[in-house]
This record gives sequence, structure tokens and C-alpha cells, in this order.
Amino acid sequence: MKSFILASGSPRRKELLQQARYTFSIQTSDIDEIVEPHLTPSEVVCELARQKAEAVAKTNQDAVVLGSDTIVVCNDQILGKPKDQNEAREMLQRLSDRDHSVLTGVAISEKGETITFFEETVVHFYPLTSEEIEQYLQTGEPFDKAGSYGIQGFGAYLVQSISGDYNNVVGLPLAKTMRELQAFHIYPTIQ
Ligand SMILES: Cc1cn([C@H]2C[C@H](O)[C@@H](COP(=O)(O)OP(=O)(O)OP(=O)(O)O)O2)c(=O)[nH]c1=O
Repeated sequence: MKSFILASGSPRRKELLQQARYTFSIQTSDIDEIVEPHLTPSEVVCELARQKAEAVAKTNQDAVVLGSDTIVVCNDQILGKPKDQNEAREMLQRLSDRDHSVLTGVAISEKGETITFFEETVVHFYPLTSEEIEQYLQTGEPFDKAGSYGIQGFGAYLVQSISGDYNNVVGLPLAKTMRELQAFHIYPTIQ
């Protein structure tokens, strides 16, 4: 059987691939996450996913390697992971009572060839009071997440509606990824 490697330290991506019944190992990459400034948000997530996948693929020539990157885009501004509490607070204030997009890029690399794709999910937040934002900061959830929230946790309280793939918000567009993996002969274990 071919070896399948998830090039990610994200516990969410691991859980999603497990949920889909893949057998895989994990190797994290240590890329600097630097991209050229003229790229569009969808190009940014695809490029970062490519860098993560290729960094791990380099030392695993016979494996199929999957890398991924998630960002939030609000009013044409890219929101990544907050660097501190103030930045998390600012992001949540910005997202309050509006639509934003969650973009996840995925790269699959094998034998020096890489394909990339991305998925966009539109999320609408309830209007948030400053008390609600402070309470959410107290949960600690914002700090390792793009846009400073996790829809799969207490952050569900913030979300009024979503349009698109829920799993994409959590960190991996699972349906699209499963379909693309078929081309690499990587399949879930069904029984
Ligand atoms: C919007 C949102 C993001 N996130 C997470 C998914 C990603 O883990 C994280 C965005 O950071 P990423 O840089 O995409 O990923 P990562 O650093 O966690 O892991 P790695 O680079 O090793 O693959 O935000 C949620 O868990 N829930 C959400 O609702």
C-alpha cells in the first residue's frame, strides 16, 4: 500500500482525515509561510499548502503528501492566526455582524508533482457585544486559529449562518479532498 502523509500539525485536519477513515502518518513541515505580496487570497492558501506539502515530500519520495492552509478574508483583508489577545479582539470586532470568507488551500504532492485546489465557505457572524468578545477570548480558543475563532468549539456561538462546506472552515474541505485523493489511488478503509 502507498504511504499517505499529512503534512500538518493541526489536530483538526488529523481528526477530519480520521473521520474519513484514511490510514496516514503525520509529519509537520517547518516552512516560514512567506508568499509574494501580489498574490490573491486563493493563491496565498494554495501556495502555502504547496510549500507545506513539498517540504515533507522532499524527504518522502514514495509517499503521497497532503498540505493545507486556512485563512479568513474580510473586506479584502487576510486574517491569519492572531499573534496576541489584542489582535484576536480586533479580528472578532471586525468579523461581527458581517459576512467573511474562509479559504482553505490543499496541495497533494507525489514524486515531485504537486496539484493544488482551494474551497471557499462564506460565514456570517451575529452582531457581537464587547462582553461576548471578551468572554470568547477567555476560552483561549482564538489563539491557534485563522480569524481568531473555531466554529467547531464554543465559537459556534458566534456563527449565524454558513454557505458552503463546514469542514472547510474547520481546516480541510473534506469532500473535495477525498475526491482528489482518488486520482492518487489513496482511498479510505471502508470495512
Ligand atoms: C476559521 C477556523 C480556523 N480553524 C483553524 C484551522 C487551522 O488549523 C488554523 C489555521 O492555521 P493554518 O496555518 O492553516 O494551519 P496550522 O498552523 O494549524 O497547521 P499546519 O500549518 O501544520 O497544517 O485555523 C479552526 O480550527 N476552526 C475555524 O473555525
